[in-house]
Parts: sequence; structure tokens; C-alpha cells
Amino acid sequence: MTYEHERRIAELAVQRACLLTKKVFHEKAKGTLAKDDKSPVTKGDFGAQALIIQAIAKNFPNDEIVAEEESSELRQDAALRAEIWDLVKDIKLNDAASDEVIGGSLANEEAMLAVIDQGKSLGGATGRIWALDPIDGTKGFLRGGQYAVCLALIVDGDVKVGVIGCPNLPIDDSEALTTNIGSEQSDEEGKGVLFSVVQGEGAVSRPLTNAGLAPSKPISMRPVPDVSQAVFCEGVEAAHSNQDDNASVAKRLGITAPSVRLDSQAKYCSIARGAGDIYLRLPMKKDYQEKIWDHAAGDLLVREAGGQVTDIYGKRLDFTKGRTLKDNKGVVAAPAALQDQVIDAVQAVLNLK
Ligand SMILES: Nc1ncnc2c1ncn2[C@@H]1O[C@H](COP(=O)(O)OS(=O)(=O)O)[C@@H](OP(=O)(O)O)[C@H]1O
Ligand SMILES: [Mg+2]
Ligand SMILES: [Mg+2]
Ligand SMILES: [Mg+2]
Repeated sequence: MTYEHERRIAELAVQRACLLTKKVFHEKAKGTLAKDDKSPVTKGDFGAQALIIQAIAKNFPNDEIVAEEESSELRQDAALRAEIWDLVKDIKLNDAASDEVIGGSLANEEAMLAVIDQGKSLGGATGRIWALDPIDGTKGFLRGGQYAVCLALIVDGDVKVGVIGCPNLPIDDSEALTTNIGSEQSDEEGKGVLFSVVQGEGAVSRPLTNAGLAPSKPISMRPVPDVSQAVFCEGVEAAHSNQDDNASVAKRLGITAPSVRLDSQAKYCSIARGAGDIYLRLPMKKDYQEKIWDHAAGDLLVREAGGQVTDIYGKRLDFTKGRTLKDNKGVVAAPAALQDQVIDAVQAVLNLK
């Protein structure tokens, strides 16, 4: 089997990082800062990025990493830096062998800042490049909703491995459709799923644990004989995708079921396991470029589960263009058999044809 080692390291690294994010999730303030673009970043984002890059750097020292966060704010904020180090130094998988494979403990605060800054690769069309979103859906994380720890390996522009940890998704696939905004989404008993995928080998899920990896099971999108029976998954933040346009597309397709609103790549995960069928992310701003770490793992997960993922023009997501998907606009993910119909409706609503 290909990429077996990469998949295992990524799964263990994401599982360990989720132990840290779950701790921060229960804190009130969460060490939140606003970045230059006004978006939030928390102790959880920085800490998870440090732990995951450490695991990649130890196992694949020649690989490049495109990660969302960087350490400059922390270098100017000794108190926050110390709080994060306090968390990071104590996070271990409760299984010594598994923890050892992903690098054991970091030496000190400076080593933590240094690994955080190993995620500055510019990306591109060649070589082995990891795309890391230490917390995707930070706004959901702050709100007490869904969030995801996302890691993908891209080789020569092609996504080969994807791993997504969703601490607040129900383990039971059939419960998942009731997980909507406003309902209880915290990471208690019965919650926490680790999704993983290797190109050509299908998508799987398993419960998140605090030790080694639990047994996995295959997942797939559910068959939808008629598009009008489909359920949409969409984002929560009205600034990130156009919910009015989504509603018009649903209407055009004859869909009457209410959309499931979830933050983060939990949307890709949900449709990949049949908890919802179609994920629409229709652009709000003309000039916004989607980030590769927001989509790489989810793109492969859905495609291996029987779906297609394209932009609003029906073009596959292009991970060769650097840190962003600058040649794509929006995202449309659906069961392969429905994709053309959904794209037609999207293009009609957006007046693209
Ligand atoms: N204007 C705009 N348009 C589209 N996307 C944007 C925009 N601004 C931010 N972001 C990115 O959205 C990421 C979170 O996506 P979500 O799917 O959780 O958002 S939402 O559920 O649709 O509200 C979020 O990822 P995180 O920062 O990792 O949370 C951002 O990278
Ligand atoms: Mg962010
Ligand atoms: Mg993100
Ligand atoms: Mg993020």
C-alpha cells in the first residue's frame, strides 16, 4: 500500500493535536488574538500547529509545509507564549510507542516557535508539500461549534493523503444529520471522529482516542437517486460563503430539506459519510482566494468517498498554484452522479451562462 507511513504519522499527529485543542475548547478566553486580516487565532491553533509540524519534521525532514499560522505575534507576547508552551509540553498520546513515532516532546519554548515557523513554504507544483490547518473553523471553535484539525500531503500538485480530526462530530454516522447550529456540539461522550484517506485506497473513519489509533471503517457518500432528495451542508459564517445563493441553488434543484450548517472541513467529512450530500461554498467576495489548507484533505476525502469536488466553473481544485487556490472560485462538492446537475444550477443562479 502506498503512503502507509505518511498516513499513520498524519493520523497520530492529528489525533495528538486534538488532545490539545479539546483542552483549549473548554477554556473561556482560549488565548484569542486578532490577526492582521481581523480573523481570530487561539492558543489551540498555535499549539496544534507546533505539535503537528514537529511530527512531520521528525519523520519527513525534507518535506515542505504550508501551514496557516506563524509565530510573530507570540514572539511579542511572552505571557501568551508561556501559556501555549505550558499546554504543548504536556500533551502526549497515552501510548508511548505511538507518541514516540510522532516525535515525543519538544525541548523548550524556542523550539516550539521554531517549528511553528516551519510552515512558511510557498507551495507550488512540484515536490512533497504538506498543507496544515491546525484549527479550521476557528470561529466555530470559539462559538462552541464544529472545528477540524486538517492535514494533507500534496505530491507534485496532487493530494495523496488527507487526515481530518473532528472532536465535536458524533461518532455515530446516523446521528450526524441532527448536528446543526444551535444544537449541542461539545466534545463529550460519543463525539470525536478521525477521518483519513489515501488516493486510490478509499476513505475511512474511526473514533478519536487519547492513545493509539482505534480500528477504522470505510465510509462513502450515500446514494441519492434524485437530486431533490439531497441535503445541503453549508458554512455558518455568512461572510465566508453566500447563503442566499445557496438557497437559490437548492430551490432550483427542488430541494426542500433544510441545510445543515457546520463550520470547517467537517462539511466535507459529513458528506463523505452520508450525513448530508452536497457542500456548496459560493463566493461572497470576487477577490477572495481560498487557502489550500482549507480544502486539500477534504477534497481527497470526498473524491475517494464517491464524490466530485470542483469550483463554480466545474474545474477541479488546483493545488499547484501556491498557498491559495488562485485559479478557482468557490467550491461545489456532490456525489459524482449529481455534480453536473448541481454545477448547472450554480451557474444559472450566479448568471455564469
Ligand atoms: N471571506 C472569506 N471567504 C471564504 N473563506 C474565508 C473568508 N475569510 C476567511 N475564510 C476562511 O474560512 C475558513 C473557515 O471556513 P468555514 O467553512 O469554517 O467557514 S463557514 O463555516 O463557512 O463559516 C477559515 O479557516 P480558519 O481560519 O482555519 O478558521 C478561513 O481560512
Ligand atoms: Mg484562520
Ligand atoms: Mg481554515
Ligand atoms: Mg485555521
